[in-house]
Amino acid sequence: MSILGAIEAGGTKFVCGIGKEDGTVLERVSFPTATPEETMAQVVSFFQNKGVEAIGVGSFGPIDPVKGSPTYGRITTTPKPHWSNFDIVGHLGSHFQVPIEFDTDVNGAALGEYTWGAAKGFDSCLYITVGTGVGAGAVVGGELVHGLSHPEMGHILVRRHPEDKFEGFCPYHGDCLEGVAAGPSLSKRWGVPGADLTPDHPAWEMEAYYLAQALMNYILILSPQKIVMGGGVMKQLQLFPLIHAKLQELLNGYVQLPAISEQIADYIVPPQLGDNAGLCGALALAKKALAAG
Ligand SMILES: Nc1ncnc2c1ncn2[C@@H]1O[C@H](COP(=O)(O)OP(=O)(O)OP(=O)(O)O)[C@@H](O)[C@H]1O
Ligand SMILES: [Zn+2]
Repeated sequence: MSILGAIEAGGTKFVCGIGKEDGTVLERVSFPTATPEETMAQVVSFFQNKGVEAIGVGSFGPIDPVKGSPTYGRITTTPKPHWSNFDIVGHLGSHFQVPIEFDTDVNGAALGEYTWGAAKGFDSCLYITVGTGVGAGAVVGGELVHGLSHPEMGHILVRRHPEDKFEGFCPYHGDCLEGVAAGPSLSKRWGVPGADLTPDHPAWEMEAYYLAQALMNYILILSPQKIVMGGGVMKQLQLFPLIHAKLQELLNGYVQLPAISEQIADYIVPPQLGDNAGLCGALALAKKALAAG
């Protein structure tokens, strides 16, 4: 079995790993995201002499994942200092002459759960992360969803909760989904980090109200066969039943499928790959690179 390289390129930290085509992770390291020069030097030294036959990169964005585009392989307009327009694929390619697959972290995670995790055996799935930001990736008909670029499903518009006085923190849209539901919105709205709010705090009902609206929109547009919800905020497992109930209330019987009625607890689930969802996502991208040659 081939040895694959996986890079989960996050805005806060990079996780690099060595794995196999069956999804096994053999080795992993993590370091804080510094300047591209410093960080990429650590990445290159980790993979040196490991004999990787392909590399997958699941990256924070926005990125250009469209092959053939003049800016393919770059992190594009990020406000993160020094990383804007950084050619991550070009840099890796100058050190390792192997196929490289580059996509968003959430598209990677969707592919990982589809290949080895909660969505194994299905044709489609959606992966949403609720962390420092909100993002989602999707597999439809066995393929990752791309278009002009990649979807930006974290920034959709949602109806305001009637009791929510918080203006939202998205620098572009204020109260888009990310602006009202990502981890920092919890601490800004309630004065304490989400991890310190008790499970019965009203924050969770409000959080579920926003996330259920997002899921309703994704279901109506993409009709995914499985929805996987990860990221720091989703460690609050009490959110799952709240989201299930809100979603059913919002759909109001319009989409009548077992997945959305009696089987909803199996339809909207935490990542089966657990805390390895991101790294396994990058590994799935490496597997794709290997297959494409
Ligand atoms: N147990 C928890 N309960 C609620 N919120 C949490 C919990 N753990 C982390 N968070 C929140 O999640 C956010 C961090 O998300 P995560 O751990 O997914 O990291 P990240 O990878 O930086 O996020 P992103 O995926 O957006 O890049 C922070 O805002 C933090 O307050
Ligand atoms: Zn936004």
